[in-house]
Amino acid sequence: KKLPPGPTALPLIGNIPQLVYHAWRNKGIVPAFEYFRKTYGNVFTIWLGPFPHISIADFDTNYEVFVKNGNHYKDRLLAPIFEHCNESHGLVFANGEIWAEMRRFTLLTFRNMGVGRDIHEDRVLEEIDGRCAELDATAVDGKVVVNHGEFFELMVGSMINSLLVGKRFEEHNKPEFFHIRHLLHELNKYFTIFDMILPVWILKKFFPHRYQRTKEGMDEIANYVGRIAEKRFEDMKSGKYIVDEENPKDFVDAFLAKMEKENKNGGHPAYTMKSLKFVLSDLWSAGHDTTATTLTSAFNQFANHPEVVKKIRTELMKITNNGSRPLSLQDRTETHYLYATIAEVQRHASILNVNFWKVSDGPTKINGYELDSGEILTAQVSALHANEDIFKNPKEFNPDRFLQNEKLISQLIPFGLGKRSCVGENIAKTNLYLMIGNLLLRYDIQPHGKLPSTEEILPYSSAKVPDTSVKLEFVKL
Ligand code: HEM
Repeated sequence: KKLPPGPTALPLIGNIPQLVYHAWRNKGIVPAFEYFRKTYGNVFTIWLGPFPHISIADFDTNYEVFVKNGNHYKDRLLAPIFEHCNESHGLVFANGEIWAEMRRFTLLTFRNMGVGRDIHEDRVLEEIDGRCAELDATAVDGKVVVNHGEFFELMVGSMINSLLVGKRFEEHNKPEFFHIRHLLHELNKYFTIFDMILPVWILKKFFPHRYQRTKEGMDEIANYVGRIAEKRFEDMKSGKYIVDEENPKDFVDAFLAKMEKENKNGGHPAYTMKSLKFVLSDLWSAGHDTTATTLTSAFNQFANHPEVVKKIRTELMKITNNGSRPLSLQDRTETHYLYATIAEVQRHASILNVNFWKVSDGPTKINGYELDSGEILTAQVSALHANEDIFKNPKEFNPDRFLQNEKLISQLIPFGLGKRSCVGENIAKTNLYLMIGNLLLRYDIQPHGKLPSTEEILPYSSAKVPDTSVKLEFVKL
């Protein structure tokens, strides 16, 4: 069988030695992928053990495969450990009819809750006001030293918690947030390419500590959000809580209303409390780290590139009448430079070093290669964003590249594409736009001592981690 080109694979271990060598030599997984791309072309095969994995690192082929022929690539290759922990439920680590129904329901619910429109904007602006008030209360001569990684995690976590279970994180419940945050950080340590491919029994037998930490972390996050939903369900049954079906206050309300309806009519089996628990925990984890990481990367870039901040601010001041009102989603068509900057931030931040793999469910053809059913492949988003044939001088932070070539923006796919693309894309875009824009309207960003690095901290991990070892100064304008 002919697969797209790649390094010569050894029996059983495949290309693992070459992957390790090139990752070590090029100082990271993404530069290793870039090496393979340059050597073998935009579509290349890496054998992880005895299984070939096909990476696609250009936009056109990805579009052809995952959008035009998307129906063949609905199934994700599930990392055994995560499938085991989520008991095949939820959105991220599940396939099949329950996943499909939950995805449809989630997208519809977000749309009904006004995501990307005014109602959602109010929620985000309320969150920004709340967090900035806390900062301002500790300012000395208009200046606050901010642990920006933590600040963005709290702001995003609070926003998502409010959207999902109706609760912001304020003084009284902040410890709950810090507990979840700690668990998420622990989980990140075990999110390597090897943890993702090892069968559960091997992890349990040979790496019991890794297995235990992953399982406990995932269970605890699911139980935290699950408990709130469970309590509301009990109150609903006893008549203490009434869900307004037409006007749900959060995701849990919308789900409970739908579950009641479906159960009455003997409807879809996906509407159970177990399903809700795992969908909530997936939305929480997938939505939190990704957005917070992107914001942290953005502000690390801003500290290193004051000229970019200056240009954004000039644009924003003009539109908001010298900052006399907050930046709103309605301003989106006027803020070309801010848009270009967010695109460049997302290109650099590309939060998944290794994107989730998909499995084809029928014979397909990619770039002239006839592939069997069951082939493993992915839009290798990070490699695509570092592809120097598309993005010249990819290491450079240069928002202007998107203004000089307006078509370039369509080559950027930070949220993936096709049937398994990000369900939180509109939430994330709203958050990034309003949070970055409104913070830069309020504060100037300065390094506190050493400049933060814009290199990633764990280049061998599956997910990117930005530098949070130094703090920033937010100086009130
Ligand atoms: C800057 C922020 C974000 C980025 C860069 C991002 C990126 C991604 C990417 C690359 C994927 C995988 C696509 C694939 O498999 O090809 C994904 C999936 C997903 N994202 Fe996001 N995401 C962000 C924010 C969010 C938010 C705010 C939420 C929810 C509140 C969310 C929920 C999800 C879920 C549930 C999936 C799995 C979807 C499925 O398999 O059907 N994400 N995201």
